[in-house]
Amino acid sequence: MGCGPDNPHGHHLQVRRDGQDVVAEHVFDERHVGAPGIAHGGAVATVIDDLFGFLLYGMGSLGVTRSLQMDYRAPVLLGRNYILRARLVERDGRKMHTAATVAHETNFVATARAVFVAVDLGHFTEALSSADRDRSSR
Ligand SMILES: CCCCCCCCCCCCCCCC(=O)SCCNC(=O)CCNC(=O)[C@H](O)C(C)(C)COP(=O)(O)OP(=O)(O)OC[C@H]1O[C@@H](n2cnc3c(N)ncnc32)[C@H](O)[C@@H]1OP(=O)(O)O
Repeated sequence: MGCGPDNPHGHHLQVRRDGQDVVAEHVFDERHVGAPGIAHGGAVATVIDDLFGFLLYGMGSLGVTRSLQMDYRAPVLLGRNYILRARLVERDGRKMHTAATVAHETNFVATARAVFVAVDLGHFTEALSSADRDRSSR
């Protein structure tokens, strides 16, 4: 949904490092519409969540979102280029506190905070096995 190339409804996010931060440019389009002309808040949360995923990946940590708090300060408009930026605020054991901004030029239209929790590979392989079992029992 966030960055993979195969999903035609995905955001195809392209992320780069900038010092300790990760940064992406993104344009929301009609696939992400909420109110007319405005990106759905869930779509904005999706790209921020994915950006945090890249941040952790760059740090060499496997982690999943435990909580995500969005602050929508102004409408995120379709067809406009936004700069997304994320950083690690603090690491506390398994918890990674992260923060992000969404900006157009010098205007911050959304900010976010999240808590990610480090997991091992088993978190993903067990979920995959359960999903496979559910599919084959249908
Ligand atoms: C085949 C393999 C492929 C692998 C390839 C991988 C690819 C990787 C792709 C990633 C792509 C990215 C995409 C975007 C990121 C998602 O979308 S992630 C998906 C959405 N998130 C989830 O599904 C997570 C679901 N939740 C869980 O699985 C479990 O709750 C968790 C997160 C693993 C934690 O469970 P737990 O291990 O039982 O931990 P728990 O004791 O409850 O809490 C851990 C710590 O966090 C604290 N905590 C809990 N909640 C909060 C909170 N709200 N605020 C603050 N602290 C909290 C606890 O107090 C505790 O603190 P300590 O006591 O350790 O100090």
